[in-house]
Amino acid sequence: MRIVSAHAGTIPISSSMRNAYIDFSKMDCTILALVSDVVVDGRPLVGYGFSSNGRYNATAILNERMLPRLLDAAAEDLLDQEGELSPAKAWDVMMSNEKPGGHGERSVAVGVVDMALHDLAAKAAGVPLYRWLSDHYGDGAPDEDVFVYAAGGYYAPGKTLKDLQNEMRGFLEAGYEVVKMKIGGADLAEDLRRIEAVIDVLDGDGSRLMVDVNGKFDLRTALEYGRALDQYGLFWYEEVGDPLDYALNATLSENYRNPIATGENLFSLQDARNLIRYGGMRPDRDFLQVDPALSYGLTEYRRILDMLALHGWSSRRCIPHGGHQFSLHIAAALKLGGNESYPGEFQPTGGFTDDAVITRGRVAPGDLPGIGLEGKAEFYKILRDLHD
Ligand SMILES: O=C([O-])CC(=O)C(=O)O
Ligand SMILES: [Mg+2]
Repeated sequence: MRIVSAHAGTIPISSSMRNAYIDFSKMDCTILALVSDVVVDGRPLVGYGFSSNGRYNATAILNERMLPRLLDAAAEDLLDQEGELSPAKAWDVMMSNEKPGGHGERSVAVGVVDMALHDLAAKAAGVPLYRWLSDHYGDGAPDEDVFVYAAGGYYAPGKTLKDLQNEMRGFLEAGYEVVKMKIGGADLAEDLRRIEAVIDVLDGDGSRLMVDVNGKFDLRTALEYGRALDQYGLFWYEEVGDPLDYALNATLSENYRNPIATGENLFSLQDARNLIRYGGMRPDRDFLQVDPALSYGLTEYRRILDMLALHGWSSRRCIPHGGHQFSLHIAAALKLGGNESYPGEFQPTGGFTDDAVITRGRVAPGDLPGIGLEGKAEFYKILRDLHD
């Protein structure tokens, strides 16, 4: 297989909501189509990728560095020994002449291409991505479905406690059993009222609620909230301090006994390893949220899983950020603990295929070849327009 052309674009995934750190009024995303020379039913096979959410588009880096390297590579430099397209070899090609460190600058761009290459590789084999991944990198027996939780509970202009409760009821009616809300964008007393309002909707069960600070707190505030949250027995307390402040995280983990989660703003093996080495994360209860799309793709994510295994961590403690169809396949194939979901947000890229049904908080990746973005009608129209 050869890649004959690459088409990148930028689309908005904006909304009026706000977490403790940013609003999403200008949020956008890179999308990509890689057209191959393999023809099936009279049409070329095309691999699609996009850049999750939370970081802005990386289209310029893609167009100026990653795609020229990919398109200029000799055909054999992108193939494995069996002559199949190898996303791992393509990763080395894209990263040639790049110095170490400074990962966030380019990890999103590489992640988009890595996603499209995996889509293409699975489509060439005629199988859904989770099957291809399980056969190539897993044990050949993927999970049939994946735990998903509904992320929401953002701050928004005029949003009342009743609105917040209705939002959470909607998630439960849609089939979710665990929900997530934002904290740290109000004072502690107001956040505790919001948390208790949501726990009411969860029949008083705080273990079905996650709270997310989006990296806002200093150590004193992290510990103060931790003391107040302890009584609820939450599912997790997320990204409490700056994502690179491992000492803060370590002190928090010594003082907060319930689970903590972090990692959505770590973009490399090296950063994730530093979190594990220095961040005090506890393999018996804490969770890692590295998003494969934002952090150099699945090729790097597999290195992160290997590193975790060396440090005694189970893949079940990984629940990626992002709420997208790519991580859903990865979670099923590589036996992760679950995947995020944002019902209704970050459209058209976010979420699962249009026919996905959440049952008792679990969902299956579906059986379309590749990632299955063809099963997201609105998004697929935009992706097709990129190259048609
Ligand atoms: O608000 C955001 O940037 C999204 C986020 O943290 C999450 O999904 O955990
Ligand atoms: Mg988060």
